[in-house]
Amino acid sequence: MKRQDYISWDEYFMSISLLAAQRSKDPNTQVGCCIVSGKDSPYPENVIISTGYNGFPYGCSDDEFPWDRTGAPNATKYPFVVHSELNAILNAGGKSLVGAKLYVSLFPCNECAKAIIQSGIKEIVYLSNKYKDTDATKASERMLTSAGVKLTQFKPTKDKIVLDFNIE
Ligand SMILES: O=c1[nH]c(=O)n([C@H]2C[C@H](O)[C@@H](COP(=O)(O)O)O2)cc1CO
Ligand SMILES: [Zn+2]
Repeated sequence: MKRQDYISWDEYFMSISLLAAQRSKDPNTQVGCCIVSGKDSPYPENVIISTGYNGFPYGCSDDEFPWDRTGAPNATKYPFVVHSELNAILNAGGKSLVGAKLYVSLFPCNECAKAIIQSGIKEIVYLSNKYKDTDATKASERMLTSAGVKLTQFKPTKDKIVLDFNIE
């Protein structure tokens, strides 16, 4: 008989997003993203197309650019950091994202929403929505809803999935 305690597709792809987030050097918020094919994609369904996390652009050193949240505008991370969702879209390397699903650990901002819509992604599954009361999130939700992008908050049925390197 087959195993019964295997993880679901949603648990799998949200876990990949959280694992990608662990690569982030942001000391405050680590965001991870995983883009997978959907039923209307030009590939078989549930295939990982791309991943990404928030970080500075190529050539912009994590040790030279600021990770601060406050201070003069150009002394903070905000003008420089590439969001996880945009990194995942760009990391797809030109593969079609039409009909794809985007898993992300934090609800996308308005700038990422524009890129998500324009790339043809049709569904977003997010975990946290800790900035839901901000103008950026409200603008994002408005655009995504108008564009017909399905929005679903991932509701975990277990607290954690443990990765154990000590296998035989
Ligand atoms: O959608 C997003 N995707 C994403 O990668 N980020 C990144 C940018 C910053 O590095 C960090 C947010 O930083 P903070 O929570 O300290 O303001 O998360 C932020 C958002 C905003 O919702
Ligand atoms: Zn964003």
